[in-house]
Amino acid sequence: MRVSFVKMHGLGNDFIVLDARETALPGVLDNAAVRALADRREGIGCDQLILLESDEAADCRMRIFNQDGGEVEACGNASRAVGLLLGKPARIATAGGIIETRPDGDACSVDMGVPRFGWDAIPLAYAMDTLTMPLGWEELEQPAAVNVGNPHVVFFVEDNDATRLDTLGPIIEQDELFPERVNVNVATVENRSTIRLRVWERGAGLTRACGTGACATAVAAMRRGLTEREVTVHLPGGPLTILWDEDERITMSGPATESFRGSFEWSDYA
Ligand SMILES: N[C@H](CCC[C@H](N)C(=O)O)C(=O)O
Repeated sequence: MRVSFVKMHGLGNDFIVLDARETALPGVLDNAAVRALADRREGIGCDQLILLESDEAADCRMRIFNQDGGEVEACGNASRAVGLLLGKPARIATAGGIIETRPDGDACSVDMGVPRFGWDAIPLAYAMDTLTMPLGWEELEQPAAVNVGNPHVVFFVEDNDATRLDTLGPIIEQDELFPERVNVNVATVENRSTIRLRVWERGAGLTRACGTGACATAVAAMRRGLTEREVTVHLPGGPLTILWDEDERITMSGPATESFRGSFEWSDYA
């Protein structure tokens, strides 16, 4: 049976979007099927695979699968892409909570909810201050940790372009301090309204952009008094605007793009 998909991206962080709201998939989308579809040599290729399902309490449910096949709680760039696909303001249920999208031309803003900072909410394996964690991995030390639906650790450095994120990213991602593993953010604060960010994503590696990483990094910088409450975060793929308002809610705004539409033979991948 052929299955249709929409290929989308947010600042180069790319997705295969499957819409199963009206018609269920012909089979189970298991870890192996996700890895096969996400593979950039043998499959269609993506950082994350997004599955839309109907939902009683929201306009739809968005399930998020990393390139390594693992299902996760949140994906900022995909939230904007799906917001654009839905074409009108929507409430989307995710494993990390309800998010609200508001498309505007080729951009979309997303209410990503309220971040959490407790060590057990990140989660960490044991209790510790999450604003300035008393530990490090070689030149990366004393990070902050934030949960924005998914877990993030944020390092602030003088020049994040000089950081060996391809080497240290996977080491930190898999460290036993993070029972759910972690997304690794390395940021340089350029001024009180501008941050440069590179991200090693849990289950996907180095990506061109990470929406939840931009949210987590902005909030960590604000908590440390490094920036104002609205900042532009410059990722390799482009900029996102992050606002952390007086109700503690995060709004992320930026572009999302539909690249092309296609279909595949389900039995080739599952
Ligand atoms: N790798 C992330 C999921 C995708 C996040 C990223 N693509 C974004 O835009 O937020 C995780 O395992 O939590």
